[in-house]
Amino acid sequence: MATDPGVLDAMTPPGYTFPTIRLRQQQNDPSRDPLVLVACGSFSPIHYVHLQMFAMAADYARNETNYEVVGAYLSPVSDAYGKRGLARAHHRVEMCELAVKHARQPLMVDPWEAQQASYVPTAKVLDHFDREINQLRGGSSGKKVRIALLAGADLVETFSQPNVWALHDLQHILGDYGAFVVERANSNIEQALSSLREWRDNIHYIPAIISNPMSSTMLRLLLKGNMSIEYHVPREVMDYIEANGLYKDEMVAAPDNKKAKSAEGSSS
Ligand SMILES: Nc1ncnc2c1ncn2[C@@H]1O[C@H](COP(=O)(O)OP(=O)(O)OP(=O)(O)O)[C@@H](O)[C@H]1O
Ligand SMILES: O=C(O)c1ccc[n+]([C@@H]2O[C@H](COP(=O)([O-])O)[C@@H](O)[C@H]2O)c1
Repeated sequence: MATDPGVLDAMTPPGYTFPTIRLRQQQNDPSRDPLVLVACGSFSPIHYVHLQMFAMAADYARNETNYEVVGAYLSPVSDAYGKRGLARAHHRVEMCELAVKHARQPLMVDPWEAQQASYVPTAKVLDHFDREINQLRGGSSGKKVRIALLAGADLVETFSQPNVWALHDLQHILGDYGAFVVERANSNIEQALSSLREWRDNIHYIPAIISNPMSSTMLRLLLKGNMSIEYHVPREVMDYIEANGLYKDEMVAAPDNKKAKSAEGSSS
């Protein structure tokens, strides 16, 4: 069930404005259905495969569906997520901002989720995008925009793990929004998708022509070992990590948080 608009409005952080700089409120091809992709995650740090996911999804949407991507967002999770080893949310937002600076995709960073004091489930994050884009701005070209989650196959595998996602949230995410799922090395996507058959019409699986086993965990390990992450992340992100001394030690203390625990367990 969708979150009450009053609840979402009350969650607006002080000084926050929804990023619209690259959001196309008029479509290039009005015969298509407008689509906004939202990738939720830690992005600690953001790497090139995170960015490539958007390019792959845009290709897929253009070639295999009747959607036109009119906007795309990174939504870094807040510090309340509590996953061990992550940089603070404000640093992760800043690194994402640096990473999207030269993007050709209509890619933006929304700090709304990152700035929340309490953990926000992904279903509610998508409701926030629906509120901002469809309810408050009237969609794109006067049409309701399809908001969809963009995720790697490993995240979708967690959908069927016990005690990670609430069933009503999965129903809302996959039934009312939908997901674009990018292949990820070592994920058993067939098994994951077979337990999500009920929502198969709303799940678009994107095979990777060039798959890359990159993960932020591996980058954090390289940095901890005083090794270079050059060519895995944009130069500006690498400079930011160095300038702020990130990932030398454990960054965020993990509160007793069920999401964080399951996230640590599934960490790549
Ligand atoms: N190499 C990859 N291939 C496909 N999808 C990926 C890849 N790396 C990250 N993703 C996807 O990007 C989204 C955000 O991921 P996240 O921030 O957890 O990155 P990560 O590299 O998996 O980080 P960590 O190692 O800290 O878990 C998730 O949906 C995840 O599945
Ligand atoms: O909404 C939920 O119940 C939920 C359960 C597990 C994970 N998530 C989201 O999935 C993302 C996982 O990111 P990561 O870096 O831990 O792989 C992050 O954005 C979480 O908020 C969300």
